[in-house]
Order: sequence, then structure tokens, then C-alpha cells
Amino acid sequence: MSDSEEDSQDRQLKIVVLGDGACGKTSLATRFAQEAFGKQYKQTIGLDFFLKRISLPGNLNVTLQVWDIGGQTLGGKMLDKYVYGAHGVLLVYDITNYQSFENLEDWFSLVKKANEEADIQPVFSLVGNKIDMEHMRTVKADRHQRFCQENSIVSQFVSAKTGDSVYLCFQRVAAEILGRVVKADIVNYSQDTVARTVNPPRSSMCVLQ
Ligand SMILES: Nc1nc2c(ncn2[C@@H]2O[C@H](COP(=O)(O)OP(=O)(O)OP(=O)(O)O)[C@@H](O)[C@H]2O)c(=O)[nH]1
Repeated sequence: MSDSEEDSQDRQLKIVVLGDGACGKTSLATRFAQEAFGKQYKQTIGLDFFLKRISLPGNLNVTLQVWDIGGQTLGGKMLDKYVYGAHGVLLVYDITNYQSFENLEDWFSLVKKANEEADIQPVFSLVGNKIDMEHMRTVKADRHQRFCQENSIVSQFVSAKTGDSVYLCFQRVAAEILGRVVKADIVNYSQDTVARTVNPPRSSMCVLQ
């Protein structure tokens, strides 16, 4: 087994999926992790987990721990704990439900606050779901883009139903996270050369766990 293959087995990223009830978070996670979709709505109580190993350009593999947080947890006591230490956060809304887009401001503020003390800030992505229902869209694409520009976050549109852009959505966030960690790693390296000589650079990737 090559060094890079060995490294990849240890690398896990925590990706938290947030947004209003029924915007499609569980469907998105299920489509991504199990390549399945169910029409029937079953509310998530608390949270669910999914694990999936993905490939990134450059022969890099990572395992994503997807935390699917129930929409009803907004304002609940546990939410801070669920989102703490996330490497990536998908802020999901339903493009046919304007309220689900408006409420993302609250979800966004909450995660930023919960992670104030964390070493690494999460990579955020705004995810407009249900693009298979484009004809019923109530959130204009330019409102979506403005939110992304104002907050410097990654913009994505997906359909958990058809699977359109779902894998790409998770892949893009993982790539963005790894880009940041690698940059942080370079800074640490220059500040701590002695320790790095004893511990080879690849051990630094433990920061992701
Ligand atoms: N047409 C369409 N329906 C979708 C899509 N994604 C989810 N749905 C439907 O929307 C409903 C809610 O989906 P869920 O994935 O359970 O929503 P959720 O955000 O996890 O909801 P909570 O558990 O309450 O937080 C279900 O009936 C899904 O089948 C999509 O991309 N297109």
C-alpha cells in the first residue's frame, strides 16, 4: 500500500447538514451515502449519521461523516454540540419554499457562534435543493448568489430526488476543506520545524479527526 493510500484511511471530515424541516436534508444525505431516495417524509428526531468514502482529484480519498440534523433542533439545547468542530456545513433550503431560505440566516449565525472557539472554522456551502421542481421555484437564483457572495460561501444547486449534482456537492466541500487544512498545515510546519522533524508531516493530518 502506498503512503497516500495509507493516509487516506485515517482522514475523516465532519460534514453537518442543516436547514428547515422538510427541505430535504435526510434525502440529500441518503442520496449521497446510499444512492437512494424515498418520496415519503419522515421527520428526523435529533440527528442521523451517514458515512461515505469519496475520491477527490489527485488520487485523494476521504471519508465523510455526514451529520443529518433534524430541522426541529433549531433553538434546541443540543444543536451547539452537534455542530461544534464541523469541518464543513451544508446550509440547505428548498428552492420552492422561501421561508426555508430566509431561516438559513438563523442556522448560519448559530453555527458561527457555536464554533467561535474552535481551531478551524468550517467551510460553508449554500445548497438549494429540489431543482427538479424548478417550475415551482420561489427563491430567485440571484438571491441565492447574493447570500453566497455576502458571506463568501460555496454555492450549489442539487436535487436529492434525481441525484443531480449531489455527489459533486459533497466533493466540492471536501476539496475546499482539504485545501484550507493543507494551507494551515504549511503555516504550522514553519512554526514548528523541530517537532515536524521527529514526527513526519503526514501525521499532521490528524487535525481532521
Ligand atoms: N421533488 C423533490 N422532493 C424532495 C427532494 N428532496 C427531498 N424531497 C422530499 O421532501 C420531503 C422532506 O424530505 P426530508 O429529506 O425528509 O427533509 P428533512 O430536511 O430531512 O426534514 P427534517 O427531518 O424535518 O429535518 C420528502 O417528502 C422528500 O421526498 C428533491 O430534491 N426533490
